[in-house]
Amino acid sequence: MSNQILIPKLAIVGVGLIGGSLALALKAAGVVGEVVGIGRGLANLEKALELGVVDRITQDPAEGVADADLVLLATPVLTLTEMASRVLPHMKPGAVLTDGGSVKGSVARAIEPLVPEGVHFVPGHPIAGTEKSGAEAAFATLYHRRRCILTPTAQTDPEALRLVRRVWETAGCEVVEMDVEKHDRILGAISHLPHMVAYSLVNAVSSYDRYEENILEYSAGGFRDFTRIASSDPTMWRDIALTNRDALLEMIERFELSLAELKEDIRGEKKDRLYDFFLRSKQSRDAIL
Ligand SMILES: NC(=O)c1ccc[n+]([C@@H]2O[C@H](COP(=O)([O-])OP(=O)(O)OC[C@H]3O[C@@H](n4cnc5c(N)ncnc54)[C@H](O)[C@@H]3O)[C@@H](O)[C@H]2O)c1
Ligand SMILES: O=C(O)C(=O)C[C@]1(C(=O)O)C=C[C@@H](O)C=C1
Repeated sequence: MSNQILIPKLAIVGVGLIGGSLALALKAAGVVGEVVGIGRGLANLEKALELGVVDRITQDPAEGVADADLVLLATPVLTLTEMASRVLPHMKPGAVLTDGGSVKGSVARAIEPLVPEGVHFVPGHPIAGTEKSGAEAAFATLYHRRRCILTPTAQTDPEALRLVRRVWETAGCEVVEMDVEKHDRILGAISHLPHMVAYSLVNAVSSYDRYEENILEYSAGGFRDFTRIASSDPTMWRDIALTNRDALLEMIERFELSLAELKEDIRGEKKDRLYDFFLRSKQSRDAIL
């Protein structure tokens, strides 16, 4: 614990995988003083306290953020604006509000007008996660060697941006900055579409009972690897689908075209085209490993 304290008091609203893991990472780095966990459900908050994810818990957002230097909103995307409206009036001058929501355009547009004079807001999104939720799912190394995207706007205070950047870097992230539209377009493609496809695939296969053979029981590596993310929290993904609607619909349409091309080539027994389709995909996938 030789590091200097970067955040004397940190408040986490929604002590789940994302908020809890940031708290644990900053504690492990020795850069936080007190961590206050704020939430609705007492059972999850008590678990967070028992596991040492937070030092104190409260169900009262106003009381929880009083005197906090940094407040992280880590609840589902559609709740972020309401949570911001409940904490912002109680934050001290100079304090910084940030969030970890998976969609940035709608969140930044809704929260920025609520920010009072003297308090700062920095929209952010760590590109790291698992299919698990709640305080029990949190772990200190979640952000190691992952990216965190910050999406400052014209209103973002440079000092507040520097602080949030240091926080995520301390947690282990490489921090990159981009505008909210670019963020939502990129995440629509590399995160939101894959989740929609995984959820659809599981539903399509599990509802296929033409011969009543309990086919899911036979699922092996391919199905399991591909569909891990379909075990993710339904509320989180409902909110993402609704708030990144345009980027996601564009990507779903591209995916439909790709699947249609594949279907036609299988139907037409187009040997060379099929080989080329799989080869192009393999080369792109191999290049990111
Ligand atoms: N899971 C991921 O892979 C991942 C990755 C990056 C960002 N995110 C984003 O981070 C945020 C949190 O996700 P998570 O995976 O930590 O979820 P989580 O379910 O693990 O944690 C969310 C917490 O918020 C609480 N909560 C829910 N609704 C609330 C409300 N109305 N008021 C107060 N508390 C409420 C829940 O009880 C829970 O403790 C979401 O916005 C999500 O889009 C998730
Ligand atoms: O690894 C997983 O389980 C994830 O789904 C993490 C993942 C992703 O799609 O990569 C999911 C949502 C986020 O907002 C960021 C990261």
